[in-house]
Amino acid sequence: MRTIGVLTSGGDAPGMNAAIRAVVRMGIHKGLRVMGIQRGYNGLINGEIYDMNRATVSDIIQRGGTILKTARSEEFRTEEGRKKAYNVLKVFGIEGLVVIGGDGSFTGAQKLSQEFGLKTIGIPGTIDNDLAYTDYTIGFDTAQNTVLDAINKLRDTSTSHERVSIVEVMGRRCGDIALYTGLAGGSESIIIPEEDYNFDELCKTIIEGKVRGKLHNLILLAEGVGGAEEMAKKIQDVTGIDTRATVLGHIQRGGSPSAFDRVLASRLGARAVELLCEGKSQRVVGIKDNKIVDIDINEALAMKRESNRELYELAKILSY
Ligand SMILES: Nc1ncnc2c1ncn2[C@@H]1O[C@H](COP(=O)(O)OP(=O)(O)O)[C@@H](O)[C@H]1O
Ligand SMILES: O=P(O)(O)OC[C@H]1O[C@](O)(COP(=O)(O)O)[C@@H](O)[C@@H]1O
Repeated sequence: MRTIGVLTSGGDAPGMNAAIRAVVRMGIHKGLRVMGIQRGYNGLINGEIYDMNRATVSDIIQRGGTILKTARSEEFRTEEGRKKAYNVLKVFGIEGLVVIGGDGSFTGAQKLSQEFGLKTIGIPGTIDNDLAYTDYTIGFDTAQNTVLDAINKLRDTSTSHERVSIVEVMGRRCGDIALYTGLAGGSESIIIPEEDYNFDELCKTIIEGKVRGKLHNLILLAEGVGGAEEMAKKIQDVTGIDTRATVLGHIQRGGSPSAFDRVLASRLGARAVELLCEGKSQRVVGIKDNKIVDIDINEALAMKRESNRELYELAKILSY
């Protein structure tokens, strides 16, 4: 292996830059030429590729977003698009590809390997924490802290006005952002796609809380369940308590990465390069019990993700 490429794909996530930096610097350390592919699979198809060196990744470890830019590429979902992408890789002499993204991006990498025999390694970069094979994905920790900051502020105004506050957070079909920040932010209720919830029970909890003297009521709602505005109206109608909805949106994807995300990204980026140097392919790297691990990409994508029931039950007990 002489030349490798690196790209970021899907939604951006804080810590992606730290991962790019690690791939580039470990690659150079191993004597490889490292090429940066811009705008995800779209940029690959269009040949938006440049040589990276130690300097091109300086001063980025602390920055949110991704210096390589990212995209969701429809063309790459087609066989024709992937053929174009592979031809571009051949022209640039790229023999191994590191893909930083979520399960969609991994599926794209898997197809490049299966269809053309390209060596690929995936690094989990998404705020959603929705990949079953790894305890954490890059960006999840920073997103949690961003949400927590917002929750703390919402708690102030919710308390002053004695209102119910519903906070809708990202995560696609995964409820981890809502679950972890609901626990860490001391919210009264957490509504996530992985757990059933009963609207009457929710209203009962709100009324009981008010009777017991709770000054605020925070509800963490995962976007996979969604409908914060509508839910706020319904709660207000049933409980008679003023209720407001806040949809945090893309603010959750930005910002300087936390120490945890920077360390995780650095470890995963370095390991991805080591794997390519060992001749490995179709593997994804992750973290289990604070150890960096790698598993087969097909296995990783087939794994069913289980929500952390223990945390959910704990949050319920502690919020009472
Ligand atoms: N089934 C698929 N086949 C080929 N490419 C795919 C497939 N699914 C996703 N991709 C590629 O990966 C990109 C990122 O996937 P997406 O699901 O948007 O984000 P993430 O990687 O964060 O899950 C897509 O825009 C597409 O180019
Ligand atoms: O920015 P977009 O394209 O609207 O996508 C929003 C989605 O991206 C995310 O922020 C991150 O998702 P991915 O990392 O899977 O791309 C989701 O939480 C959210 O549903």
